[in-house]
Amino acid sequence: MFTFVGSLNEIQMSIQNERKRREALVYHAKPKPGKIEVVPTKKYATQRDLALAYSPGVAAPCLEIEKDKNNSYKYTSKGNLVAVISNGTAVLGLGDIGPEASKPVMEGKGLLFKIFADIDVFDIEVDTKNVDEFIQTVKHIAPTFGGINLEDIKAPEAFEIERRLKEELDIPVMHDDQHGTAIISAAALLNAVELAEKKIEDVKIVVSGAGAAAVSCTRLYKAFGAQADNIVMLDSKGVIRKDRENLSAEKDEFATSRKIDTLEEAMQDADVFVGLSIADIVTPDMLLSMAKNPIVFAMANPNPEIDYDLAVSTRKDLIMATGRSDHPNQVNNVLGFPFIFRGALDVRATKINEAMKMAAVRALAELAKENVPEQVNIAYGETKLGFGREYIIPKPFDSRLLTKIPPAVAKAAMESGVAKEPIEDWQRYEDELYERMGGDNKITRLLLNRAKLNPKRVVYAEADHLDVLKAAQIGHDEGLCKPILLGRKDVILELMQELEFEKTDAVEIIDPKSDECKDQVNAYAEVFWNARKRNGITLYEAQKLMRERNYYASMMVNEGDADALLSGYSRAYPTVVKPILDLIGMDKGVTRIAATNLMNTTRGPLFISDTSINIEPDSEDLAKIAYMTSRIVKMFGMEPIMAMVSYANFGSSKHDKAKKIKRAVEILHDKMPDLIVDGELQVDFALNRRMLESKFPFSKLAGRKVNTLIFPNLDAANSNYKLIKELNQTDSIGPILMGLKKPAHVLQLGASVEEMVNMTAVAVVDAQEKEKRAHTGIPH
Ligand SMILES: NC(=O)C1=CN([C@@H]2O[C@H](COP(=O)(O)OP(=O)(O)OC[C@H]3O[C@@H](n4cnc5c(N)ncnc54)[C@H](OP(=O)(O)O)[C@@H]3O)[C@@H](O)[C@H]2O)C=CC1
Ligand SMILES: CC(=O)C(=O)O
Ligand SMILES: [Mg+2]
Repeated sequence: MFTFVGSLNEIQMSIQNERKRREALVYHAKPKPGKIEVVPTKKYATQRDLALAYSPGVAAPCLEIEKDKNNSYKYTSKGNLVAVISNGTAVLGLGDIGPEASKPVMEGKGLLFKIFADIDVFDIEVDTKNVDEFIQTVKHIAPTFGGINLEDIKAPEAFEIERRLKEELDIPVMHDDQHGTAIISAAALLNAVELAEKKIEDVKIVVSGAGAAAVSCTRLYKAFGAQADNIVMLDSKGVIRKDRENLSAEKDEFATSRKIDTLEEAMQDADVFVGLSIADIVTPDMLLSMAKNPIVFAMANPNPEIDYDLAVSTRKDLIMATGRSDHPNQVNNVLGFPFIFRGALDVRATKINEAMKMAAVRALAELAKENVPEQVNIAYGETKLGFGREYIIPKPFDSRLLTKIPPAVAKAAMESGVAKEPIEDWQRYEDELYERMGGDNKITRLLLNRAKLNPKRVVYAEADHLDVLKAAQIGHDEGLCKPILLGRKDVILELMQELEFEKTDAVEIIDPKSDECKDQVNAYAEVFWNARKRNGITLYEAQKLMRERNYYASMMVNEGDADALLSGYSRAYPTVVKPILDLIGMDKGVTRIAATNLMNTTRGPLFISDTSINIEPDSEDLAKIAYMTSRIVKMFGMEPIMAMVSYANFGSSKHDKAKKIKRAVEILHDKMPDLIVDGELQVDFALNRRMLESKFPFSKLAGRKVNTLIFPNLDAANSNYKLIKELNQTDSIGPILMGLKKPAHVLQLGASVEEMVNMTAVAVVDAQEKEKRAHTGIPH
């Protein structure tokens, strides 16, 4: 017979916990043990490479560094290498579990440094609890590194270790549990206090824990205005009172003169609870005894001082944060150390000082108030994150952290005189930061910036779909465009309310099927009928067509009531292309339209044509497609370097299919000799500079990096762009329609919000270009 100990719920929880434990073990063990590895950054394929990488070539940089140690930043990885060092005495909230047992956490920090800030890490676990020995060890290995991140070392030893290393080394040293945590929680606290409609100077703060993290956090709160008299700190023995004997200097700094002993007493009427101690020491009753709109940061890891669900179900007016990633408001130093070190390394700071920490706090707090990019909503499965009780601090997967926090830290380092290599060109620095996160975003950012310079009126023909409206909202909020929202007005208004999309004068809503719109429909119908009445269209038919959103939208663009149109999110491609072709039509001199897709690949931007329109183009068509694509590549600010691809290379096959490409190249070379285009070429030769140069040095493409591939037909182009997209998880902008008289772009069925925002920018820049050409008289 079975005896159940505990409720069914408890049993389920324990099964779940056991499952998570096993999952974590498998994650760490397979496919190979651990989480990080060393990857060479230079070529090593040939004997020549090895002679450069190692003896004899390596002697040259050695001797340069011997002459001047600063050269180690030039010739080695020192400048981007941080040591994550621990002795395992305060590992998360698990306590003194020893150096070996701390290694998974240190490797984890290494992983986070790399993925969030592109900083390389060696994790080092030191087997000593002796302060002097530990300091000596770090000092002896310091020449290897550009910075030292001390981790999970218990207080009070951690204070002395950090203080002395900062004094004795000339590279940035930071004890992450102290300052990383302090920076993040201070930013979160400033925002939480604002949301609770209180003032940092007035709030009564209870700090549970008096260790490395708690002491540094509380010091920083004071630097931002928290009053010493309003703070009560507790350690494992209870409230730290002034009359307690044998207090360490750090504990004495926060001792209270209040005659209280327990957490329960301290929590009465407190506004803020900060937990940097151990799990499950706060009870619901304690929460209930706190002041109105209480702020609770239960930051002990892995389990907080009070369970998140228990806390939020106890009080509705609570602003709650934990150190964990599985609940809203993760106040964890992961938001800090990668970006603080990035900024410090980039100006070769000799220290991480108070000014740099405070700059990071302000930048983080401000970032939480800005609009959240759609990628972040997607990463966290949210519809719309925004500043509020459940979003007081940015999320770790927010790529803006990398472009906002390091510059703030670097500037503060320069202003406070600790930067050895000051930054002069901030725009360039920001670009470099973007590039660290996959430079492929650069071209997208350029496009977005260009759109913002002269935003245009973009009509979204399917604005009564949530994602389309979201894209329009971002377009509007980011200053990319003035959106015209087409669709069922009641639905649009309801969705706008849901998205908190405010209707300003720059936003127009049009429902072509409504009575309100009847006169305009009739006016457009009249124009259309006049143009087509001799082609069998009746006025009645024209009126009927104009009530259809894609006809109406195309007519708006045609008549100059909108500058560009976007459609196709919910309808099949041909349904959308037809009205565009019927009404807007082709540009002067163009005999067929085509489409290109920009792929943000790891080797850089790559345009692929024709991905959507021409099923089996002939040589003439291919030449035209190539020419139109070259114009789009230029629109993106790049010089087109184009390969006409085939299964054959330069006459290697006499088949008609290869000859078709050869002929297209001849046409292009003949009619547009300045265009850098060549072929017929296989894709690998087109994309691999070395292969091309060694085999076909005569090619116009030799020595150049191809950024455009023109495929022989729709099968090949469409399949290839989708293959790249799916296999490499590559972002794609497009299909960008080419050859139309006015800007109209067709979205992919079910396109993501991000794709639609990018297409908004394409539409706006396309409109800007067409306007420019009209004014300068340059032929279309
Ligand atoms: N969310 C985040 O980003 C971070 C969270 N943390 C978490 O904070 C905690 C402390 O870390 P750290 O400061 O590095 O460790 P330390 O070992 O330096 O400090 C631990 C502190 O907790 C105190 N403590 C232990 N039991 C209790 C109790 N029952 N009531 C009140 N205080 C108690 C200890 O008291 P005593 O002095 O008497 O020993 C000590 O002051 C850990 O859980 C850690 O995971 C740490 C850094 C970052
Ligand atoms: C997050 C962290 O550094 C800690 O809990 O120790
Ligand atoms: Mg830690």
